[in-house]
Amino acid sequence: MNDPKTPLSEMRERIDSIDRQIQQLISERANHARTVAKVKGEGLSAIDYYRPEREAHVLRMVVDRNQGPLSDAEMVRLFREIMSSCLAQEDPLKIGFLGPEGTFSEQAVRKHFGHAAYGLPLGSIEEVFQEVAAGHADFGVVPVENSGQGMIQVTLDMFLTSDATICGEIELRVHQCLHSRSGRLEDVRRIYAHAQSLQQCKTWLRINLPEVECIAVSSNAEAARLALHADDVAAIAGESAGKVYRLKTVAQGIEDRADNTTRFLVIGRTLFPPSGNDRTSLLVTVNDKPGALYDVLSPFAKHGISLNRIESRPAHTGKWQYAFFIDVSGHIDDDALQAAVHDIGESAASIRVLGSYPVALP
Ligand SMILES: O=C(O)C(=O)C[C@]1(C(=O)O)C=C[C@@H](O)C=C1
Repeated sequence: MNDPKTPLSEMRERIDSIDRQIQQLISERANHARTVAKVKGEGLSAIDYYRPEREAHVLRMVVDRNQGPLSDAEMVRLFREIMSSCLAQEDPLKIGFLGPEGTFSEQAVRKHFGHAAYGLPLGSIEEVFQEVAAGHADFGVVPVENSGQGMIQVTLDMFLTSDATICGEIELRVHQCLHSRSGRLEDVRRIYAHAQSLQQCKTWLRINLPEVECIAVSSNAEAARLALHADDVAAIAGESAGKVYRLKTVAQGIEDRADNTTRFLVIGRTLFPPSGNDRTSLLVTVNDKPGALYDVLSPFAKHGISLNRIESRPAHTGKWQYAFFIDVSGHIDDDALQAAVHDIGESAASIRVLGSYPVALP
């Protein structure tokens, strides 16, 4: 047995004492959050207590204070979980996402809302929009862009036909793994994965498994589920999908680009106040006339607004009419952005504010 006063046991006593303090402070914090909730009103739904702009502000302070040794992302994750539990004391938020369990969309849900939120796995991106519109989910999380593959058009097109608002953005580093029942590379004859994941791992597959048949399926988690049924089948999916379906990992980090990142949007039914570091998404449709795009973009320069992103899609309102998805820095409550939106409205066929939301945290 260890002497109770060895350096190891002393250090553990210090850790125990710190844990007691942390636990006491977490309980104190949770009590304060309850009091804040009471001020907002008794017996409301989870969504009425939720304040994304305040959460973003709290987490930015965490990043500003962080001096290591834990990374900013780790600190943010820990505090996100504390806030998630504080909020769920009232009633957990219900979040729809592209299921089944184990998808990167589910990881994005957990990164943004923590583990105390209730995750609702749904069959398609369209269904996520529908369930949010119907009020069956408080918010939805949908992929919108991958750093290597570009925009996810199904998601953009859903904004053309729905009233969904954008309440947040999440950036998730995507690490792909190859999973199978046996865990042996030499057994693999067929690979299932979502089409995007097959694209993201093209080079690795060409070098390591050139003869193998690759089959696109509806999600990586579905691929993992299929890999359960035969020894010569493997699935490309994230680490968590491999765990959910109890598969062995054949290889990890098989994505071609080391910075492979997917950006997700949080969709909802309302707009939220400024957090201090926000982005605004606009949907603009233009008439087919000379200088139409210039008329849309020049007000941003005139009012000193940074353009982050612009993407065009057929507008669905008539042949050769285009809708532009435009992301800019700032919140729609800012005077400069109000003035720019007013100017664009003078020339465009239509302009809609999809949402103003906190810029993604680490
Ligand atoms: O500040 C609030 O409005 C709170 O309800 C507290 C709190 C928190 O735990 O810090 C909890 C939930 C909200 O989404 C934002 C913040």
